[in-house]
Amino acid sequence: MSQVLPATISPALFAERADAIADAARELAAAGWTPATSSNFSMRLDAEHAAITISGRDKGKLGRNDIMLIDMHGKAVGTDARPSAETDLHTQIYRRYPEMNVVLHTHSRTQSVASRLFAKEDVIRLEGWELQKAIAGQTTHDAEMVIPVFPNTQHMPELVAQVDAWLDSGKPLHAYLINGHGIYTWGRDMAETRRHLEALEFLLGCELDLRRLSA
Ligand SMILES: CSCCC(=O)C(=O)COP(=O)(O)O
Ligand SMILES: [Zn+2]
Repeated sequence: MSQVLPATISPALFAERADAIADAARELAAAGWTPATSSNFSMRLDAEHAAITISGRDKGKLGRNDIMLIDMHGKAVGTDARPSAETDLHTQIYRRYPEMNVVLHTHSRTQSVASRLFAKEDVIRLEGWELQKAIAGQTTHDAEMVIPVFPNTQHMPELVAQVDAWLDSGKPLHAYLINGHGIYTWGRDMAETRRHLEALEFLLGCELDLRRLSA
C-alpha cells in the first residue's frame, strides 16, 4: 500500500520517523515485549500529523512500508492502510501533551502480569526505587510515582475517556497500564520514551518480585 504525503511533510522526515519506529519495534520485539503482533508505536511529525504502525503487522519485522500517516483524530492520511486499532490512545497523548513526540505501547509478560495483579488497587505506587529517576521530571527515589491501571475494553472511546478523566483531575501521568493488556508511555523523543519503557518494565518486575517474596 503506498503512502502519499501532504505537501507540508517532507518524504525525508516521514522516512526518518518510519525508520526510527521500525528500528525500535524490532528491538522491543527481540526483547519479547510484542508477542503475536501485539503493541503499537508512533511518532509525531507536526502539529497535525503522526506516523504510526499499520494494524496487525508483526512488530518484529517492520519496515518503512509498515508505517503510515494519520491526523490527530486518528484518520488515515494519503493511504488506504488501517492504522493501529489503538490509534486513539496515541493521538490523545499528542493532543493533551504538545511537547510529547513519541508514544510506545507494548505487551511484555511483566507488564501483563502486573496489570492483572494491581488492577484490584487501580494503581501501582512506585516509591523508593532509584530507577524512578529515569522518568523525565523525577528527581528523587523518595517521591511516590503513581501508575494507573485502567480496565480493558474493546471500545476505544471508553479507554480514551478513562485517560481523559485521570488527566482532567490534574494528577500527573507518565504512563498507564491497561488491565490484562499492556503499558502505554511517551516522551519528547524516541530515546526518552525507550528509557521510560525500560525503566517501567524494570520497576514493575521489581514490584512483582516483592509481592512474590512477601507472599
Ligand atoms: C494481537 S494483539 C491485540 C491488539 C493489541 O492490543 C495491539 O497492541 C496491537 O494492535 P494493532 O492494531 O496496533 O496491531
Ligand atoms: Zn495493545
